[in-house]
Amino acid sequence: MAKGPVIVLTGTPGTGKSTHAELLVNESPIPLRNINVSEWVKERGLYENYDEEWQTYTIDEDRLLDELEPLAAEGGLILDWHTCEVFPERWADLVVVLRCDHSKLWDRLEKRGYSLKKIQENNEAEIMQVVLEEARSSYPPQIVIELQSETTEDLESNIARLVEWIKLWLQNQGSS
Ligand SMILES: Nc1ncnc2c1ncn2[C@@H]1O[C@H](COP(=O)(O)OP(=O)(O)O)[C@@H](O)[C@H]1O
Repeated sequence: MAKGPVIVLTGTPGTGKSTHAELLVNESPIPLRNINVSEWVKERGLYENYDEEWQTYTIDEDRLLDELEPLAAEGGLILDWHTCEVFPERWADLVVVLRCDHSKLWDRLEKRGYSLKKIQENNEAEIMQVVLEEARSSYPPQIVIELQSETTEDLESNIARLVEWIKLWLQNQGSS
């Protein structure tokens, strides 16, 4: 039996995935392993090349999935990434899509030192809800939830909801 659920935590860069993941790890009733997939890809060299113009890596998806597969099977995992369609549907117990007002997002990405081009690209993606659509077309609707991540209050209530969801997941595992 899986040690815990697999939570795919996604959203446009800057919406608050890392912030949520860190807090959720601290507050979860069971140990969760948090994988920041972008960092994981860099550390393990799971990319084919680096695109200077867009300042992004072209991911070697086959190798990435091979490396993550045993961890997903084990469970108790948060997968933090700005895209989610790559992961097999069977891995995910919950897909959380974080959302943020685009002008707020712009400020966050500017502070992060992103190029104007990258800020514009991400800002537009957030307005067009690209990640949400991707999640909805890749996973069953009942496991996809959209959460606002604009304020500290949002953050706190999101974490409280996720902690409750994990407790329920554990209860359901025990009774099945
Ligand atoms: N709900 C929130 N309320 C206030 N600030 C937030 C919230 N979520 C994220 N932030 C801030 O926005 C910035 C980007 O958050 P981060 O977690 O790094 O995003 P991501 O991992 O999605 O790229 C950080 O400075 C973080 O403190």
